[in-house]
Amino acid sequence: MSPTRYSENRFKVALTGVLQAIREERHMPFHIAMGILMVIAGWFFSISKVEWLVLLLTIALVITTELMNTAIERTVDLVTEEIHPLAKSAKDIAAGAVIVTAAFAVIIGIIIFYTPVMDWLQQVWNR
Ligand SMILES: Nc1ncnc2c1ncn2[C@@H]1O[C@H](COP(=O)(O)OP(=O)(O)OP(=O)(O)O)[C@@H](O)[C@H]1O
Repeated sequence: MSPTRYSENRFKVALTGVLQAIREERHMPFHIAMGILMVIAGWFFSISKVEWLVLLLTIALVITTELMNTAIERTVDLVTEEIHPLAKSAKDIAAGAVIVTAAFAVIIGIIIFYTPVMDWLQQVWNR
């Protein structure tokens, strides 16, 4: 594909890549479902503007890291179908990046939602 043609279709090919990863990567539906759940929780608990910024950035980071992990997995598979320690290392490190961002996302979720959830539970309990 020529560079001009590529740049014309840039948005379309990028979107196709995202949709393909959503369809084909088994963890992606989980990340998206959790993201949607967090947005609903943010709306329900009326979180602050700064909390929205952190929450949306965190969701974007987890999904982006999963997309990069998928791209690395496919690149490794393109380079070699043989068992190789570097192929293992590349895939394991890429998977590690997803685990790190997901773990921090859980911590951020707890920091944002712990107090409003506890307050809400107390209100429900006292009714
Ligand atoms: N060519 C290879 N050589 C050595 N080890 C490999 C190779 N391909 C995969 N592995 C090992 O198998 C693991 C799983 O690789 P695979 O390509 O199946 O990823 P996956 O299960 O699709 O990952 P995900 O869970 O993110 O979807 C890798 O993390 C790596 O440890």
